[in-house]
Formats: sequence, structure tokens, C-alpha cells
Amino acid sequence: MSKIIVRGGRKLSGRVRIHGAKNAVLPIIAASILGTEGVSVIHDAPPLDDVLVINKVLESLGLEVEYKQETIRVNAQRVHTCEASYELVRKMRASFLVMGPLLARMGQARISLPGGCAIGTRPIDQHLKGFEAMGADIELGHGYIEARVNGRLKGAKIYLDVASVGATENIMMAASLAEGTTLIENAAKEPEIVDLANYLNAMGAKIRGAGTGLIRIDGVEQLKGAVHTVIPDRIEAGTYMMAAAITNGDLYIEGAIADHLRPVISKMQEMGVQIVEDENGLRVYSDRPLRAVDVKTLPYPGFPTDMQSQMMALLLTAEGTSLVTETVFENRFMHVEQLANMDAQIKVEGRTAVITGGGRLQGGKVCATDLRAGAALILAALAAEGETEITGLHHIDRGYVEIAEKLLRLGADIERVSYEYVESEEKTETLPLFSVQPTLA
Ligand SMILES: CC(=O)N[C@H]1[C@@H](OP(=O)(O)OP(=O)(O)OC[C@H]2O[C@@H](n3ccc(=O)[nH]c3=O)[C@H](O)[C@@H]2O)O[C@H](CO)[C@@H](O)[C@@H]1O
Ligand SMILES: C=C(OP(=O)(O)O)C(=O)O
Repeated sequence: MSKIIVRGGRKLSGRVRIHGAKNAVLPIIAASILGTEGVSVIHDAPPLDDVLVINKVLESLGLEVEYKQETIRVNAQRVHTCEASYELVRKMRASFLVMGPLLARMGQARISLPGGCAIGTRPIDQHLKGFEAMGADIELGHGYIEARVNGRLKGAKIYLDVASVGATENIMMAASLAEGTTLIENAAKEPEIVDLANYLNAMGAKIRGAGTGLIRIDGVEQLKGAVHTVIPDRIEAGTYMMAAAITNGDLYIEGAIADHLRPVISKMQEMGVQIVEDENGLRVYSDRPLRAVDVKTLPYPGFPTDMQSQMMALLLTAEGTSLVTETVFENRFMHVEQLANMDAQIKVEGRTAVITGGGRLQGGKVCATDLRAGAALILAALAAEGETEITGLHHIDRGYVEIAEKLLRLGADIERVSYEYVESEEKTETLPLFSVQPTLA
């Protein structure tokens, strides 16, 4: 096992390159199942654990997948089975995104129930409602969801009760090969939806309106492999923006697309963080003191729930009291308890956290309870006095490429070490997993 050790107090400076977006590449890889001719070539696929899992799901279905130097080649000409096993789906919820493509192409799919996880119950009723509206029969049993359709799916008008990102993607993929036109009303508008629509259109689909609340998909008879470059990860970019601000540093976030980050930019500017946009990225720097602000998470273009915990870490270093309200997931405050181990003053009242900023965070032993909670702990540790040890790195590895190495190159005093875990006793070996030495900022 490994853990990250951070000794706080260094200012970060320099340039950091943003990788391709996890939440864009996962549905795009799933969509490649639809290409019955040719090969799909997906550039800027970030080397993340989640990407390896979705590749394994495709391989388990019989597709040929090759992953080299951030480029994935998928040959989807043959599909051997329409079943995605519990073993793979339990590792990553997004595996459920193969349901729409399989159902549309093969007329059937059997996928393990993705279930809930740390941040909420995360039902899939809106995905299933969409497939049913398109003519599929859905059965649930033995922990699996089985969907079947006689012949092709039929285009339908589907109103989503919640603007679900995953349901919009799954339905959009299924509808691309359906007979007739599908309208998705109250569709999610996230940039990752637009990226998926662009890829599907390059495969031959006819999708209009992606990025708005109404998406129209005119079904086609065949899709082919296509070449596509994934958009930069707005959540990774936002996390480094906060790393600059929390350390009073000065970072150039290379590849960040300002238009995808409007709510994050606005809120950070309201706090007093300096942000300069250009066509290749963002410069973020800060002169203390930062002001407290209130934040409410909302579907895009609102403030992203995936940036809520990192924002909370930053607000802990601002003067005054801030309110953070989480409206997207019902249980996304798991990081509060861990931040409390670092002397953070946060009180949770229902879906709102009251943050008393201005106190100095103290290093401590903390554990990442989910992906973005882990990012928030690393940010807090960068600002804290003394040493912080962060475990639970498997969560962080799902969504951040070499985060410790990137921060080290920016001047953080950070290392990733392996350790042995023996029952309740923890033994740390002084075995660094990378060897670059920090430079003084
Ligand atoms: C791989 C991926 O892209 N993950 C992102 C995606 O997750 P994901 O696609 O799972 O999130 P959704 O947009 O579907 O979920 C939003 C809300 O809708 C609810 N819901 C969703 C589906 C459904 O059938 N019924 C239902 O009630 C969920 O419980 C949640 O409260 O969008 C989330 C919201 O921006 C992000 O936090 C995740 O990082
Ligand atoms: C919640 C997230 O991802 P997932 O939907 O894959 O769990 C995330 O990226 O913050």
C-alpha cells in the first residue's frame, strides 16, 4: 500500500499540464462499442485506474483494446458477450455506461447493478426509464440488470426527472443507433456531454443540441470507429487552481479551458484570487488575505459538486465564515470529519457546511474517503503546519494522474511512500515511489 506525506507551508510555482478528462474519456471509450467498422483512436486518454477498468470491461466483452502513451485504439468489430460482470462494475460505477451501447448494437445487455457509494445512493432509474421509453424490457435480479429489445430501439421523447450526466450519456449513445428520433429533455449540459456528442458525431451519429437542456438524436443504421481528442479535465484544472491559491503561490494551468470553469473562476475571484486567462490556459496567483464566500453546488453551468471538497479546503484558509451547500449528492461531506483531524472548524447542518476560516490548519493522519475528498486533504495538507499523512490513495488514483509528482515539481514538500499494513499496526518503510527532490519555492 502507499500513502502521501506532505509537509505544508511551501508556495507553489510553475506550470502544470492538465490531462484529458476522466469523465469525458470513460463514456467515449464505452461509446466506441458502437463502431462496427474501422478502429477508434482516442487521444489524450489519461493514465488513470478508472481508464484501465473501462478498458478491461471492453476487453471482457470481446473487443480489442490497445492503450499506449495516452492513446487508446479500440477495435469493436467483434463483441463476444453482452455481460459486464460484478467484478468489474463494482470497481467503477461508470462501467454502467456500456449498457446503452450494448443494448443499441446487440439488442441486449446484462450489467451488474452499480449500487451506491460513499457520496450518495446514486440510483440509475433515469437511465432505465430512457431505455424503456425506447422499447427495451428491463429485468432486475441476482444483482444484475438485464435489458432486451426485439429488433432495434425506437426513438422516443424522454424527460429526465433529474439532469443526470450518466443518464444523458447512456441514452444519447443508445439513441444514436435507434430507429427514428430521440429527444432528451432536461438533459445534462456538462462539457463532457458535448465531448461525447462530438465523438459520436465523428462516428456518424446525428446529434444536435448537446450542451443545452434539449438534445435531439436522429438514429442512424451504422456507426464506425473515429479519431477523437478528449477535452482537458476541468476538475483536475480546478484542483490545481486551488493548489495555487491555498499556498499563496503562482501557477500556470496549461490546457485549462476557462469556459468550462466559469463558476470556479468566479467564486475564486470573489475570494480575491487573481486569475488571468489566455488561449492556452490560466494563470492563478493569490495575495492574502482571501475573503469568505458562499458556494452552492449545482448541475453545469453551476458550481461543480466535484470541486466542492477542494473549495472547502480553500475556504478554511479565508477570513470569515463561508457556507457550502451540496445539492447534487446527499452524502458528499465525508471529508469534513477528516479535515477536522487537521483542526478545521466546520459544522454540518443538513446539506450545508458552515466553515470558519482563518485558523491555521495542522498536519495530521487522514484518509481519503472518496476521490475528491482525497484531493481536498492534499490541498489542506499543502497549507497546514507540520506533516500530514494521507492514506486511501486508491480513491485519488482513480482521478488524478501522478498528483504527488506534479505537486513536487511545483515546489511542494511531498512524497509518496509504500508501507506495509499489518493488522492494526502500520509500518512505514522509507521507500519513496519517486525520487525527484523538491525545489525551494
Ligand atoms: C463518470 C462521471 O462522469 N461521473 C460524474 C457524473 O456522475 P453521474 O453521472 O453518476 O451523476 P449524475 O449526474 O447521474 O447524478 C446527479 C444526481 O442525479 C441523481 N440520479 C442520477 C441518475 C439517475 O438515474 N437517477 C438519479 O436520481 C444522482 O443520485 C445524483 O443525485 O456526474 C456527477 C455530477 O456532476 C459527477 O459528480 C461525477 O463525477
Ligand atoms: C464522483 C466522481 O466520479 P464517479 O462518478 O466516477 O464516482 C468524481 O469524478 O468526482
